[in-house]
Amino acid sequence: MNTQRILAHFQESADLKLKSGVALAQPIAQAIELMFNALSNGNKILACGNGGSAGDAQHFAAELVGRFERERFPLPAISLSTDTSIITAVGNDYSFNEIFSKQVQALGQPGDILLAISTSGNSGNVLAAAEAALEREMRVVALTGKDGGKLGQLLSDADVHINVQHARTARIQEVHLVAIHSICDGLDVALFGEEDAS
Ligand SMILES: O=C(CO)[C@@H](O)[C@H](O)[C@H](O)[C@H](O)COP(=O)(O)O
Ligand SMILES: [Zn+2]
Repeated sequence: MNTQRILAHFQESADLKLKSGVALAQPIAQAIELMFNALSNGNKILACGNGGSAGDAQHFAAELVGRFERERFPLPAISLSTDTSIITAVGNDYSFNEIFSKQVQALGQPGDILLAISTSGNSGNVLAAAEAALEREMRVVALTGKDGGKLGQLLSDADVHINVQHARTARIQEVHLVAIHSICDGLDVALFGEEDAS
C-alpha cells in the first residue's frame, strides 16, 4: 500500500477540520446554547442518522448519558438508531423512511431537540424525523455535508444548521465528530465553567 495515499487522507482531514472550525464555530456555539437551554428546562435530546452517522448519534447519546470529559450527572439523550426491534418492526411494517419519525412521535415533547445527522442532507428517514420534530414543536440541530440537501432547506431560523461544505462523505463525518465533541465540551463548560478543559 502506498503510504502517500494514507497520508493524503490525514492531510485532507486536517485541512478540512481547520477550515471548518472557522466556518462552523458560530453554529456550533448556537447548538450548544439551544441544547443547554433545552436541558436546563428539563427537556431531552434525540439523535438519529444512518451508517456512520448512526454511530455518531449513539456516540453523542453515550457522552451525554455517561460523560464526556468531566464527572457530572447524566444528561437525557436517546439515540434513535440503536433499537433493532423498533427499527426492524417499523421498517418492515411501515417503511424505512419512518424508522426515526415514529420514535420522534413516540418520545418527542415540545422543547426537546432533535440532532439530525446526514452527510447528504437527503436521507428520507432523517428528513421525516426532522419534519416530525418540527410538528411536535421541537427544535432541530442538523449536522449535514455537501450543500446541506433537503434537510438544510427544511430548517427555520430557530433551528441550527452545521453544514460541512465538502464532497466526500468520510471527510464530512470526520468533521461531524469534532463538532459533536465540541458540543459535548460546550455543554460541560455551560454547566461547570472553563477551567478543566484539558
Ligand atoms: O460511513 C459511511 C461512509 O463513510 C456510510 O455508512 C454512510 O454513513 C451511509 O452510506 C449512509 O447511508 C449515508 O447517509 P447520509 O449521511 O447521506 O444521510
Ligand atoms: Zn464512514
